[in-house]
Amino acid sequence: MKIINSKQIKEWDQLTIKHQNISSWDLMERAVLKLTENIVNDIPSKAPIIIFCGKGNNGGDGLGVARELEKLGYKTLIYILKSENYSEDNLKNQQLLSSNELHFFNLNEELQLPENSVIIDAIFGIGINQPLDDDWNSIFNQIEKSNPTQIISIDLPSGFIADLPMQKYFPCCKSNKTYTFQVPKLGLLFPENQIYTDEFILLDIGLEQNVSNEFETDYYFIQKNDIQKFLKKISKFSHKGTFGHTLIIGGSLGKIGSIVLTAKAALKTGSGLVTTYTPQCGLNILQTNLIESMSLVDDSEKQIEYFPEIKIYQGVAVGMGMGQHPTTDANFINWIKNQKQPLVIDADALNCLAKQKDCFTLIPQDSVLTPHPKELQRLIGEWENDFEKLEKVKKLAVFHQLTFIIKGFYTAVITSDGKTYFNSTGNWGMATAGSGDTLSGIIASLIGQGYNSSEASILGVYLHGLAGDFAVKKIHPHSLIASNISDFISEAYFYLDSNF
Ligand SMILES: NC(=O)C1=CN([C@@H]2O[C@H](COP(=O)(O)OP(=O)(O)OC[C@H]3O[C@@H](n4cnc5c(N)ncnc54)[C@H](OP(=O)(O)O)[C@@H]3O)[C@@H](O)[C@H]2O)[C@@H](O)CC1
Ligand SMILES: Nc1ncnc2c1ncn2[C@@H]1O[C@H](COP(=O)(O)OP(=O)(O)O)[C@@H](O)[C@H]1O
Ligand SMILES: [K+]
Repeated sequence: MKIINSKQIKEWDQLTIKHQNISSWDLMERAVLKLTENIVNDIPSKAPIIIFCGKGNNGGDGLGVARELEKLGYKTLIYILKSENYSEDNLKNQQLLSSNELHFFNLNEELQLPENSVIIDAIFGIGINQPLDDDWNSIFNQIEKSNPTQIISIDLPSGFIADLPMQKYFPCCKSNKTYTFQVPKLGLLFPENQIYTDEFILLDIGLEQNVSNEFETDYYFIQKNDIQKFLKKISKFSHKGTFGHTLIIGGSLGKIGSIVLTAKAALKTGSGLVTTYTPQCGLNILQTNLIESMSLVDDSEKQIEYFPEIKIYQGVAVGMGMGQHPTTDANFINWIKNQKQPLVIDADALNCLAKQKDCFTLIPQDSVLTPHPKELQRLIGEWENDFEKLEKVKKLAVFHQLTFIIKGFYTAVITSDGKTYFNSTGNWGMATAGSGDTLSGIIASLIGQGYNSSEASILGVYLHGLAGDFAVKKIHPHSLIASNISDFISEAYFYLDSNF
């Protein structure tokens, strides 16, 4: 699914109106009904509801929801911004409510808000592209002080600018949940913006799919149907050679577990063969814990000192649990300089590279780098905000022909053609030791199975998160450990095979 900016969404609204031969009011009514259908599941029937409405179409949505909720027997209190220029559909919705139900407010007003209400925030949506005036803080503070049981935003938390960096001092109505129309808004996917809403839920209001090709973007949100499009068909004549031979290089004394996790993930993702390369201390652990994998060992007991020849392998991951012994570091750099085939580079291999000047010139083209935020910062330095972070990484990905995976919630895959794919699967239970090692094994395995680096990264990140989502249906997120993720890759594949 494409992620487009606010201006493009407005064009999409207009094109939908034209192509579907409907009015702007009809489209708003669709939005209102979808919103109401979902909101009623969020609120206990007796809960007092306060709906804050602005003067544009976001406010129009709020007024429409008020009308529908009242029809269903909910008690609502409606506050609407005093204005001289309401949008047409906003006014029409006002007229459908009796005037004594509407409380018009000014920004400097003391409102008498009942405590413990559900607040519906329909003041601003995608219609703003600059910060609200500071005067709005008084309204948002009063909302917060009224101790609402929950705040539900329509389309965006009011004051949130979807396509530009937010500053902490910009006034914004922070909410528990946001129902956003049709497509995710870019800013909602950034970790730095998690303070504005706890979650967003997509509402399909039937914008015309046939015209969505017209919108150019470098950003995508990856869901099941996107993944299904590029899953490879499997021939019944396949043999283990068809599914590639994956090599996992890493581990050091006390950190061999990371290699067990990576190798297990590679096997569970479908590698035909998996070989590990560790220091000697890894041999017994690997052969005892993962009998399906084969082990090669370095001459050294505690850390890798000589890196292996990799030409015979189709997928290679390096760095997990590798440590940063000076000999390992120096020999890794000498080794990687001479490699030609794409690598999945993780953990200490990234830390080692980060110590080198112009480190990206040392990496073979089409490699995949999988940094968590701290590793990324070591590699590219500081960033002002998440927009700038993405731009910095995009430039590097294009210039050096690499794929970067910035891990976290909504993990971002930035490919060598400058596109960014945000992942939609995964949960906080996966914030556990070794979860990233598992991801590296999955991606190396997919490269070994013939996916290119971008496809393997997008699919790998999605599968990893999906396996984690299946895992937390059976295991509490607090108790989820990294090896559980691999145990549920099979469920993830079953889900991708299915058509529901
Ligand atoms: N058919 C459709 O299109 C559908 C649209 N839908 C809904 O419409 C929403 C978009 O509606 P919208 O375009 O009216 O914008 P909205 O967010 O209500 O705000 C506009 C108001 O804000 C004002 N304003 C702007 N900047 C400001 C600032 N910095 N500080 C203060 N004020 C500022 C601006 O004032 P102006 O500058 O024009 O005087 C204007 O009055 C969208 O998010 C979705 O909820 C759905 O119903 C689906 C169908
Ligand atoms: N809150 C979260 N939601 C979804 N996925 C998460 C969350 N926290 C971590 N993850 C995932 O878990 C993995 C953690 O990777 P990493 O930090 O490298 O772990 P480790 O180094 O312990 O293996 C990443 O794939 C990341 O996307
Ligand atoms: K809103």
